[in-house]
Amino acid sequence: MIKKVCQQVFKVNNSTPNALKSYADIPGPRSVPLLGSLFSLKGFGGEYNLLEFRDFQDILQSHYGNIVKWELFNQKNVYLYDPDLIRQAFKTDGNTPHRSLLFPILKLHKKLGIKSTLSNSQGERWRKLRSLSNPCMARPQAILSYLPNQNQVANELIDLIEQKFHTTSNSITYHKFDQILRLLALEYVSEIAFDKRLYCVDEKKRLADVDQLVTCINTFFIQAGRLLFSPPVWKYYPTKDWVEFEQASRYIYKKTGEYIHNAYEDLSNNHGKQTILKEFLVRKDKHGMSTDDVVGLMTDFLMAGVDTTATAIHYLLYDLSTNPAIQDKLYQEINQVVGNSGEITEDHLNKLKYLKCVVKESLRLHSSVPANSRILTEDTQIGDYLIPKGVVLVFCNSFISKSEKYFKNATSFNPDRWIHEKEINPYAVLSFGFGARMCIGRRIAEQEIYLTMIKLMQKYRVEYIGEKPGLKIGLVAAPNRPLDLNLHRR
Ligand code: HEM
Repeated sequence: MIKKVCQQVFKVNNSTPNALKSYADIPGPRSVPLLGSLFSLKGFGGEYNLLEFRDFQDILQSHYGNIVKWELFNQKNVYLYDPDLIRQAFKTDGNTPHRSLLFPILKLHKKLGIKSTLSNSQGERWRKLRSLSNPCMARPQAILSYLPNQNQVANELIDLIEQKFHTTSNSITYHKFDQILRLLALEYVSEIAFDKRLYCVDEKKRLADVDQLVTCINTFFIQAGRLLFSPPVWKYYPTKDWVEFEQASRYIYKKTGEYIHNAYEDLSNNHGKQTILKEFLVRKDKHGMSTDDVVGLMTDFLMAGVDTTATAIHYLLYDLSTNPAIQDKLYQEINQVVGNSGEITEDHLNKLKYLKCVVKESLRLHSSVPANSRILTEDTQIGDYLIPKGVVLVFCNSFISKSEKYFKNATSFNPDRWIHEKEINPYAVLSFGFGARMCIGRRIAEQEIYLTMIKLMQKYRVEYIGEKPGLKIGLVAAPNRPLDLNLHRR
């Protein structure tokens, strides 16, 4: 009888034979009222270092298993390290999935008087912003229509590199290529978003403030991560990290505001070309949105689309350099399908199967977003536990995607494993998240990555110089070393 009532009241899995355990039964570090597990943190008498977030997740798993409770102040988190538990968690997503909000960004928005954007809103507001954005940001046909513009941007990258070659030499060393990748990612996304060229990868035409803008976006991600993963002193006192975060953010909002404003002014002169900005402005009223909301959305895309994509390409170049046989195999495929063609088409992309395996494998090994989350909006069964509404479920993607349990020789770079993708548990690699709230820029990012890799591989054999990179602290898990490359003309 009790079990039947439970099944009706809560989201309970019918197959569970025994009574459910409670949230309090979930293993985890000792927690005290109000402070939670503060005394388990380094600097407070404990051993855990939240700033080393990936290691923190892994150590927590090794101490407590695949479902772990972690409380800090009034926030209750449950870390999940098993794809089947994550599958159960996503079942609760519904029409308006709630992802845990990034508190430093919330404070910043409040201070600067900015309304919540897509990545930082919940409920009905999120649903409206998302349904305004989905048709131009997520539909495959819409993304393919951006291909000609993206081709143009990728060609500019090659022109930039070619200028570095001396007439007599067939190899060059390119230092800090990661900065070029961030500029490239900004150009891709701004070109698509509002048909406004910033000429980020053209040294002669590049707008003066673009270098500072990408540096500020990078600082924004690093400091947002540092603030998020440290005790929230910054909520009450402007710490050094907070000051750097706020300064970088102010610059980003000022500059992107200017670009969007200019693009807005130019809309009537853009030769009828369809841009995301134009699309949003036409449809905003139908979705109950204002011009300010549209500006917020565009800024969100510009920011979310730079360090994420640049980091993914950074790791890809590293993986291909350190696995020359795989780089050769990829080149063979590109050569066969695309040859020397300068214009990459939908047909080419459809045929480049190995390229897609290479990209998936690199994202598996180095998920640039190391964990994702959902906030439970009702009491829910996860595994053997009944977890109350309001708890944050944290999905430990980077742990699972490198686990021998789900991937043979898990730490080796083996794109061939994706040839039999159906055999891979779909919840074991969630580089772009899942469901209605998954990354809205996924297809745009993938297309940018494919194009960049095709153009680079067509022209050069890449060779990484330097030591194996470690991880930089931040919202995006990026390498802690600059990308220095030797590029050899083919
Ligand atoms: C390799 C590149 C990228 C990776 C790995 C990545 C990863 C992610 C992940 C894991 C999420 C959370 C999804 C979830 O909660 O289920 C997300 C959300 C988001 N991403 Fe990306 N992303 C990338 C590129 C981009 C690009 C290029 C853009 C914009 C053009 C973008 C815009 C966003 C936005 C706006 C959200 C919030 C969506 C929402 O809350 O509805 N991302 N991304």
